[in-house]
Amino acid sequence: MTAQQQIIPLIDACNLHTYYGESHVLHGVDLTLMPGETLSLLGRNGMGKTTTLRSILGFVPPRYGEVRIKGVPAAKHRPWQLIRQGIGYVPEGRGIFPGISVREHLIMAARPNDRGESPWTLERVLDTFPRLGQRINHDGSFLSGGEQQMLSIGRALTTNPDMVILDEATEGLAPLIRDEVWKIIHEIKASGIAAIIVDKNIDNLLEVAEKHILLVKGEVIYSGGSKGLKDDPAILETHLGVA
Ligand SMILES: Nc1ncnc2c1ncn2[C@@H]1O[C@H](COP(=O)(O)OP(=O)(O)OP(=O)(O)O)[C@@H](O)[C@H]1O
Repeated sequence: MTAQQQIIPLIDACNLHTYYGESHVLHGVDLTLMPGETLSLLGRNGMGKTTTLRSILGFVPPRYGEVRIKGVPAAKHRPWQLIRQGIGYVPEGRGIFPGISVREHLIMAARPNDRGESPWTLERVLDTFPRLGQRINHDGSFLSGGEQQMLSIGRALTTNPDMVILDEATEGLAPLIRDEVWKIIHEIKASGIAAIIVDKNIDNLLEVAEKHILLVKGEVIYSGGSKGLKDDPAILETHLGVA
């Protein structure tokens, strides 16, 4: 492969050490996301998953280590430029604003990708999430948790991202709504968008993601494919309590 053909990772995070004040939370985390790839970030509560995402996105910059987004050092970007970098972020808590309708949420961030294409039009998002179409003029804060999560994912898609980052993708949702969100995650994957997903449902993550990073106390103790985890159930049992 020539240098010109070399594929640049969408995200290349190397040796991240992140602190909250004096509290050292990430201890040398490495994470690479290639175009079109789906990656799961695993670990029990408090192990550093959200902090890893927030370090990559620049909300809690690492004290040591480096993050490159599409080959460019993230220090050159600011968190509010995420959309321009092709990142659709679906945060824990969903980030839906009161006083703003579903339609306004879906049009306020909409933009073409950096190739000038807009495969995710408002119409396509509404086709994908018919519930949002039924609630189009409702205030975002009056939606159910599941509808808010769909709105948060739909809003990320209207930015025509190269990658989406879903923190606690189905947390707190009713089983039927969870199934709907997993279906959408499969659709996102099929459309070629890369993803980093944090969720508690390991079976679904093993099915949809080809790469997994398992964090224990801010350190990566597994980084690899689904087969490695399936072949060594003790890893999941010890570190995630999955029997
Ligand atoms: N704003 C903060 N200030 C201080 N410590 C924090 C802050 N946010 C997280 N922490 C601590 O950092 C560690 C990692 O938390 P983090 O939220 O990244 O874990 P997580 O794996 O995402 O867990 P969860 O699923 O509970 O969100 C925990 O010990 C947590 O208490």
